[in-house]
Amino acid sequence: MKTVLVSAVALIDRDGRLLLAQRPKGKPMEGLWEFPGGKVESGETPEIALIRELREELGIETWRSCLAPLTFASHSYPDFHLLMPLFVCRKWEGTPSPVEGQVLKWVHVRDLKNFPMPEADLPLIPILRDWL
Ligand SMILES: Nc1nc2c([nH]c(=O)n2[C@@H]2O[C@H](COP(=O)(O)OP(=O)(O)OP(=O)(O)O)[C@@H](O)[C@H]2O)c(=O)[nH]1
Repeated sequence: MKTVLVSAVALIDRDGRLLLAQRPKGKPMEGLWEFPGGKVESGETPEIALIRELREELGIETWRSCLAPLTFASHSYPDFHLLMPLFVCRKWEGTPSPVEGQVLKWVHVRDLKNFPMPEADLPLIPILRDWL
């Protein structure tokens, strides 16, 4: 099975909330809430891919030095294996906005259970809860 490398981030605001994005209609796993990020393209590092995705998806700028590795997801979906490093970022420029029409929400870690997430993300929740 193909392993797909996806880079994702917990963006944390001053109140300690993190940003979730809802997968748009028509995409696989539509309606689920996920961490901003996306596939690492050939020639990219996970950090560079994430900085690009944040610019494209949310219209914000951040920097390598502001991305701290926290943990990762490793999960087999029926059609691919997902390997997803999760970074934490508390510093960026601009206001995250739904450039691609996605719904965004700032969520307290204790409320994450109210937002259905992809299966791969579920083991990340207690790690975030302990860490934040
Ligand atoms: N960004 C992100 N992707 C996740 C998370 N959890 C998870 O299973 N994924 C999966 O990782 C892949 C992310 O790739 P992507 O965002 O570039 O791909 P996509 O399916 O939206 O569309 P695309 O192939 O048209 O670019 C998707 O299969 C997505 O479902 C998460 O928390 N954040």
